[in-house]
Amino acid sequence: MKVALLDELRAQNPIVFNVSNFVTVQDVANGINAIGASPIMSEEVAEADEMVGLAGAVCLNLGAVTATQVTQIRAVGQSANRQHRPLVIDPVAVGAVKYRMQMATGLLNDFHPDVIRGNAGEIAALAGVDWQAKGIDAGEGTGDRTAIAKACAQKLKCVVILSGPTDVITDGERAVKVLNGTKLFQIHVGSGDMLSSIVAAFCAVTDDYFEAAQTACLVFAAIGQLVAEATPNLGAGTFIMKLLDKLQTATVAEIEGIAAFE
Ligand SMILES: Nc1ncnc2c1ncn2[C@@H]1O[C@H](COP(=O)(O)OP(=O)(O)OP(=O)(O)O)[C@@H](O)[C@H]1O
Ligand SMILES: Cc1ncsc1CCO
Ligand SMILES: [Mg+2]
Repeated sequence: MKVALLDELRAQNPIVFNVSNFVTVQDVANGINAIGASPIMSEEVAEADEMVGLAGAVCLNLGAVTATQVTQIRAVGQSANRQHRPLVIDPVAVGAVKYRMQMATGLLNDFHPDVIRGNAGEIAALAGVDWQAKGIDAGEGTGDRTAIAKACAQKLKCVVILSGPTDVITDGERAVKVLNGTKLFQIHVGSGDMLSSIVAAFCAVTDDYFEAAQTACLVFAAIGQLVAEATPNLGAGTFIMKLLDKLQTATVAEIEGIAAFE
């Protein structure tokens, strides 16, 4: 685990190109900006190649996608592969909606992601494992989360992050668990979307995407935990404000001070 990558990210200030969903786009932009990278968003297929070309990494969020946007997402994913930009996918609610599963499966045949970040319901669905996903949320399941994440990583040949109370990060062989976090993440819609784009930001500053994924999960979860511990009884509204503040100011030493992983 290389928490010092956070300083590298802040020094390089990489551009992260996101195709976000309309629900959480501003959280994603502000989260990337606060941590020290530079967000740019686009929904226009005509500028796909140019956008990918100027970015250090690309994050595709499948959260609220129309047929027109699927065409653009396909073009962006293929362009990222062609231009050798790290590519992160957030497969929102593929475990809950058959249409989304078909759409995501089709896209994953058309381009190759370097990292997939989803909750248990989403990663189980991609792995082909039974799980009761609930809309955008992880839902209920009893399977071994590390085994499910590994199965997904082996099937899709990429790094997989299965996030939740514990984040599991795997390349299909090795697996690391990040134990930090706070339940407050669950009452902010878009915590997962922010994490996915922050994973992309870390992928922009190292070629080791397994390392980038682990570090992003640790940094994000630990910063949430620092915020929660600093103010007891924090509510949903103030949590996101304080989370953005702490994404901006948290130091490597502070994060290393509470880092819990195995
Ligand atoms: N109960 C919890 N305790 C601690 N941390 C949590 C908990 N639930 C989620 N997290 C953290 O919240 C962040 C987002 O992960 P989560 O699995 O909730 O994403 P998600 O389900 O895709 O969210 P959304 O789609 O609503 O944005 C991760 O950093 C994860 O570690
Ligand atoms: C609530 C919601 N619906 C589609 S996307 C989204 C935000 C979480 O990704
Ligand atoms: Mg999500």
